[in-house]
Amino acid sequence: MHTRHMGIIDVVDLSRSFGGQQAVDDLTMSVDSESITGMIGPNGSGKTTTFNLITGLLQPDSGRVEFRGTDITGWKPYRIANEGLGRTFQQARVFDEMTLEENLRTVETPDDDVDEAVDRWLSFVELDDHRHHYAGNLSGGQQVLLGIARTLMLDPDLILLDEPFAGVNPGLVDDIAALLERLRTEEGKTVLVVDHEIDEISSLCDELVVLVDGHQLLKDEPSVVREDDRVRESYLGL
Ligand SMILES: Nc1ncnc2c1ncn2[C@@H]1O[C@H](COP(=O)(O)OP(=O)(O)OP(=O)(O)O)[C@@H](O)[C@H]1O
Repeated sequence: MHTRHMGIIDVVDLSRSFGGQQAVDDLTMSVDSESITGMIGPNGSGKTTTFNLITGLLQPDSGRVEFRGTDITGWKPYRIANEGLGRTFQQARVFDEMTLEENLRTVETPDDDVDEAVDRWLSFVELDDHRHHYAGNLSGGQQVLLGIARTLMLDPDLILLDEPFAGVNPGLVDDIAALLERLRTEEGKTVLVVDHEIDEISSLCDELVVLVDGHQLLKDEPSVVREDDRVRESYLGL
């Protein structure tokens, strides 16, 4: 029996070190279904390692990850993806020499109708005008959108985004933020987004998880997090 709060994802007592470096340190955190949750923290606080542990790219030294109550610790990445947990990477993983449409077709969608899935997600990210263009010719921000569309081809219930706003011009930052909001409201998806700029994601997120030294310092609404003394001192340098 679970007595604690159960989210769509529950990370419990998770740890992982690299040599002597404790990258994730007894981390317990959860993400509510159909929320947009931000994960912030200074460089090296364990954000990417946490994503890699959740998505099966890395194995933990101890602890577990539950997705909708199912223990997925130790599962292969493809099996976790098929279960409904998708992610993007810090560097958008797109094939420069392929058109946008071809990029989407490389993803094995669970959708019976591949053409329909391609149309649906290309138009969802508003890149249908570029369907036959090479991905290598897109701007950095458009490549982020294409990376999100590729992840959406898997029709995940939870999507993890690793710094989608990094290096993106300000106009597209707003477009990407609006897209994430639509993923929640129109598609009922849950979003967990990493950023190291608290300002960039405060207005977008319902809650922020603050990671410091591989563990959760606090999790609360952005307005509360911004006023927290520990965050102001240790992270914002205020
Ligand atoms: N493959 C690895 N080998 C050795 N050390 C690693 C490896 N991956 C991460 N680390 C170390 O673990 C710690 C956490 O790194 P991680 O990339 O998870 O942090 P982060 O919060 O995502 O940082 P950033 O904001 O810079 O992306 C860092 O000290 C990092 O050097």
